[in-house]
Amino acid sequence: MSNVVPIVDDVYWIGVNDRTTELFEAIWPLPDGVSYNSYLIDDDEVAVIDTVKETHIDSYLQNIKDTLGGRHPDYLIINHIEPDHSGAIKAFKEAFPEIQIVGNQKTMNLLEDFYEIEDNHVVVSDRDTIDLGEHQLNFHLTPMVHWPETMMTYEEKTGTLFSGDAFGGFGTLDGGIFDDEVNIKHYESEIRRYYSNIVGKYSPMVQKAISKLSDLEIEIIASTHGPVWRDNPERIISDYDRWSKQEKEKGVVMVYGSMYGNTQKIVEEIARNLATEGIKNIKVYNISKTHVSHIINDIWKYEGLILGSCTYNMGIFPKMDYLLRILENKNIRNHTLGIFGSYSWSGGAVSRLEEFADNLNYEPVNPTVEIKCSATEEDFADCAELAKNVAQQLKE
Ligand SMILES: Cc1cc2nc3c(=O)[nH]c(=O)nc-3n(C[C@H](O)[C@H](O)[C@H](O)COP(=O)(O)O)c2cc1C
Repeated sequence: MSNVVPIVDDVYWIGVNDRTTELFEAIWPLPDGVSYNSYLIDDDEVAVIDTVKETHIDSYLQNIKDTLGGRHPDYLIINHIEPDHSGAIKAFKEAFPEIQIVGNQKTMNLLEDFYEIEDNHVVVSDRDTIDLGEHQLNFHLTPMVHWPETMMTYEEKTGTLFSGDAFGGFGTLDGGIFDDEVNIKHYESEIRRYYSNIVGKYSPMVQKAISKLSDLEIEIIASTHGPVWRDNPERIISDYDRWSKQEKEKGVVMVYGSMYGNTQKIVEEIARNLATEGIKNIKVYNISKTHVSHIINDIWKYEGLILGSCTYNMGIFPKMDYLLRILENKNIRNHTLGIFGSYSWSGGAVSRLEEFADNLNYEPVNPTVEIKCSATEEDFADCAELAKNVAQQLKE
């Protein structure tokens, strides 16, 4: 049985599915696994575009043999050298010692430092071309989407953009590999989770890349993870455009840290009041229960963000601090922010939330609700006021 899937004239998907790794980048959960997509163009000269994680080298090399028979690939194009795509390079080079490895200067530096591969380099600059026969490959440097060496390869004859990690998503390819072959709804959230978790920090560079690619006639987008977009490539470009502008949908994400339930009562009160104010999309997350990966996904999606925490050892609840640090690192923008917290003697949670707001230039919606030990009727009235004001701003 062959795992190779023809995409379009002489272009093949030769990727693999990873159904065993629990955490992507040792951080982000993979409940539905992930695919490492690699591609092969079978022309007078043969090009392979990106490889796979080293754990899958055997089935990967088998895919190449199944496609080429006894022939060998001539070029290996490295759009992105993060080890989930480059881990197989050493074994790949052992299997095909004459292979010419194509990348930009930054790729080559990393190739030497990671794998000590110093020969057969073909260094390309922005908009350079390699001619395979029928197919021409154009290279477009898109630095920091999301590593310094990231670039994209455009194949002229078929209009295929091999985009590296950009436009990719979590989730294995379970039989179908094209956007029109799978239930794309199943992948929607996993694609945005991938964006918000992995690429989102580099949104300004994504914007630059999108405008740089705007003069290409893109028929197919072939990323290194997730479905290949051949039916509606405009859809994923438009999603990336919105996400990288940090444009949001109507709705509120509430995230809280609570050990004994007093802070949770604040959450319930605010959530109920948001609902009575007409907010339909309300997502409440207990930071101790849901992995930050999924929470960040919804924070990237919705305009409203209400964060609250109990005080712990004079600071904020540690799991909430972890979320705040990630959000600060990702430079999240464009939210209507509300904050609340609890304490029993010194306080500490609310001041950290205020620092978070300051760091990201948010002006929290009034009032900030802070309870001592357990909420009073007055505190609940403040919750209603906060919900009303957040809802009001979302409607504007
Ligand atoms: C381990 C632990 C450490 C705490 N540290 C502080 C503290 O340093 N300062 C403070 O004001 N309250 C502190 N508190 C009290 C809680 O922040 C306070 O009781 C809060 O209302 C608990 O909210 P919860 O019921 O949602 O967990 C601590 C509580 C616990 C259990």
